[in-house]
Amino acid sequence: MKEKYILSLDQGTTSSRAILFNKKGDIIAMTQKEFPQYYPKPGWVEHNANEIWGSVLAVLGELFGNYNVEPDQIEGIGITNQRETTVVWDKNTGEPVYNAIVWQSRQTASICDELKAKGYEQMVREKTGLVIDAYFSGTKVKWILDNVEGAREKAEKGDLLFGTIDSWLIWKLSGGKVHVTDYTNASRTMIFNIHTLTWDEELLEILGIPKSMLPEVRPSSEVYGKTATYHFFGQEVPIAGAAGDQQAALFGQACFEPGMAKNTYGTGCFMLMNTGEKAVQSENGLLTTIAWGIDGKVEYALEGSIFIAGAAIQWLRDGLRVIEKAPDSENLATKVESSDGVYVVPAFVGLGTPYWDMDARGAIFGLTRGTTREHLVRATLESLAYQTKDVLSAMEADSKIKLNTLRVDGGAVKNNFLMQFQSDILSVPVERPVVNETTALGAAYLAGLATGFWKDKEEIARNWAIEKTFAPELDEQKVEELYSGWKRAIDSTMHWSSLK
Ligand SMILES: Nc1ncnc2c1ncn2[C@@H]1O[C@H](COP(=O)(O)OP(=O)(O)O)[C@@H](O)[C@H]1O
Ligand SMILES: O=P(O)(O)OC[C@H](O)CO
Repeated sequence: MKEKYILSLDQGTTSSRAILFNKKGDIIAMTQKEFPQYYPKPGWVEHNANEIWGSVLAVLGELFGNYNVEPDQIEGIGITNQRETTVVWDKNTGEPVYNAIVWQSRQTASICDELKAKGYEQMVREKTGLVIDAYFSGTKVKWILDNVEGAREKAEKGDLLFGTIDSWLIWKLSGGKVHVTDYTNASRTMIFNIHTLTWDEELLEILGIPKSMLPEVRPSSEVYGKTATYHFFGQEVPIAGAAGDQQAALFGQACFEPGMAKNTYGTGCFMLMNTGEKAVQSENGLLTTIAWGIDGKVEYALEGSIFIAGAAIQWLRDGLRVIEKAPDSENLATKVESSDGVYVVPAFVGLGTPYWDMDARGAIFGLTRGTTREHLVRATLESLAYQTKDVLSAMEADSKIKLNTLRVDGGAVKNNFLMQFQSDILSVPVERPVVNETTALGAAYLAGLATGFWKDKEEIARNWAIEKTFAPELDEQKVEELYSGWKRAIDSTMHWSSLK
């Protein structure tokens, strides 16, 4: 009998991946494809939802084309996705009415300012666990309905559907039959009550979003439907799980107990701590979010969101052109002893946790005549670690838990310099697992639990293994000195685009 696998579709901010996992959680096959990013105005970021779908079809085609595996070996599909990114499409034609507005995009900042001026902050925090920020989907939907000609009328007639990328992909894969999302993705929309687990009538009313547009909210591990045979090489495969990529990574890192945390270094950087069945309200700028819905209950997490992490390395590559490939950054950074007092604050789309400043903008500080490309690259990598320290401090203050170790994953953790500096600046050991594709692995686990491929979380936790631990080496005084420079740099970038 042919071996069975679980297929994970990981739709990230800059690329889509298809990864096959076996029972041990090992990667059997993997394909990846980048897709275009659009920056129509400063601070705006958009994708073409059809291009996203095209990239998913392309990685699927390559998977079965390049590897010795047949579509009928797929027992189930798990979907994981860049969160918050908003698609509105016509349910009759299947065509999006506007580009997908990406989570990073700031085009709804003025809508958020109005909501704040009306005093909704406390209500939004209590119901959704979120702060009012252009990051989340609700204001993006409103923007599309307000700005695309005819969209509001069509939405009111019931012809338009809204979805985050999970919904869009499930709808497409099922041939337009299934319009659902999972609890984790719903918890990032700013229109979902994370305590009652329902779409919130008051927020929908405030943002003018018709309820008929919304997907049904379902657990993260459940068969939602099957693939349309014409999209899946003649097979009806169960679509059996979905979760936002950061929650999927928490699951893939087997952070099943309250107090366990992971940090993912992709385009952005996201630290999540499991808080179990308790939704902890932050007093330090963290978000309260749903970790997953499984086994008939939801569990929660505290989250620190950093908007620009690996994207800063892409900026070194594509914007400044000081490196050719992201991994070159490690070699350059280690050519100098230190960043020589240079700080890069990559607040390109404002700042998330703990500052929540939509108007902050990026800056470089401490340049001298002796500053070289190496210093600049090193300072950019260091900025990922400093931002993570800001988040960890908030996390420890809110949870009253001191982390003994930090589990890491994501594209940038291959960078050994970054991981060592991270451990140094946090004074906490950093653990890099053998399977670095934990986001995809988490989605596979959620799907495989629904189909019976894996028995339970205990079986999954046994699959997790460390590849390398980075232990802190810097003394406390040096850490203090470096970090105080970062704090001064951050202060100087705040409110930049709103200052006249
Ligand atoms: N060796 C490296 N050093 C630093 N950054 C890296 C390295 N390799 C990849 N990256 C960064 O990691 C990111 C890609 O990680 P990934 O987890 O695939 O992101 P996403 O899921 O957000 O698309 C890119 O932003 C890239 O710049
Ligand atoms: O594309 P990633 O992996 O950086 O993740 C994006 C996040 O889900 C945004 O909230």
